[in-house]
Amino acid sequence: MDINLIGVPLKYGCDRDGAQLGPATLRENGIIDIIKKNGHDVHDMGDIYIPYVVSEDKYKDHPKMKYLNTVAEVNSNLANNVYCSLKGQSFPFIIGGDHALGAGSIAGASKFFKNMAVIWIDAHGDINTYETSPSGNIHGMPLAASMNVGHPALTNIYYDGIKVIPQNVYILGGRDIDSGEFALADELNLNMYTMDIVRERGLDNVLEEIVEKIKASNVDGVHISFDIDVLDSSLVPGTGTPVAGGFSIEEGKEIFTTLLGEKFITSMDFVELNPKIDNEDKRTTKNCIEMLEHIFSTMHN
Ligand SMILES: NC(=[NH2+])NCCC[C@H](N)C(=O)O
Ligand SMILES: [Mn+2]
Ligand SMILES: [Mn+2]
Repeated sequence: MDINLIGVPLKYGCDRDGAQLGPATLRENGIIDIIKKNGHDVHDMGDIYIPYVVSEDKYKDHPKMKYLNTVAEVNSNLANNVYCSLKGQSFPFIIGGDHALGAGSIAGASKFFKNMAVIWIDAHGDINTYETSPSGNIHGMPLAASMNVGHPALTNIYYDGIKVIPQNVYILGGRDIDSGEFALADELNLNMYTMDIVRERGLDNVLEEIVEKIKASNVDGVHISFDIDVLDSSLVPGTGTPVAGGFSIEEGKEIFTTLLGEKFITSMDFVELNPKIDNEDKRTTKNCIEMLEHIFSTMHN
């Protein structure tokens, strides 16, 4: 596989210092070599430029969304990188940075594909709007924006309007979902596989159902957005919003074995590593690297 590695050192979507260090930390810990040694050709596109904004200005653009214009602008630039990568027949692999970048990845990929699916693997739904968000952090809103729900500054990233239709959205591993998010998921009838559902029905069965639904939906592209906080909080202390009751490393690997085994995945995000709040033994970075080793060894060449 030809892979375009795109770094997005973004922290303004989570408003937590350290999230911007994710791309550099993954590079220092050998992500390029991992991709290469698994037989892929990797093109490091470097990092998307992130303008500096002082924290006093976080609500300057909107009273209920932090750093709105900066997050939107970064996402627009990311979207164009993703689109151009796909045009050049490379697989865009986006490393964060916080999860607000998902809006840009999806915007870029959805411009290339006619009818795209998104698999959002996350302890959270990230389908808040400024009206339902408990935090004002835009990393809790990108998936809503991609479905054309929320503020125009976010729903009109890269091009105006809807990027992915709700029927093509799959949320896996959710266990910290806000009430407004549950309401939207109901209203849009989203394919939401919460951790409760996974535990009740079994991960294999849930993955099988997702695969079958995607195959039956005749989509021409599938984007995976992987938030590392879907893993259990004990495995990822170095992420901004860890949640107990998550997947083990083995389960995380099973998800990719199944999904990448289908050969329908066309782009992917890997987000929310915050090396600054990792523990002494760098457990989060190590677990990220272990996941990445698995991802690139499973991805077909
Ligand atoms: N990408 C993430 N880690 N998102 C966490 C979102 C947390 C919470 N639901 C919020 O809207 O603020
Ligand atoms: Mn997320
Ligand atoms: Mn999350």
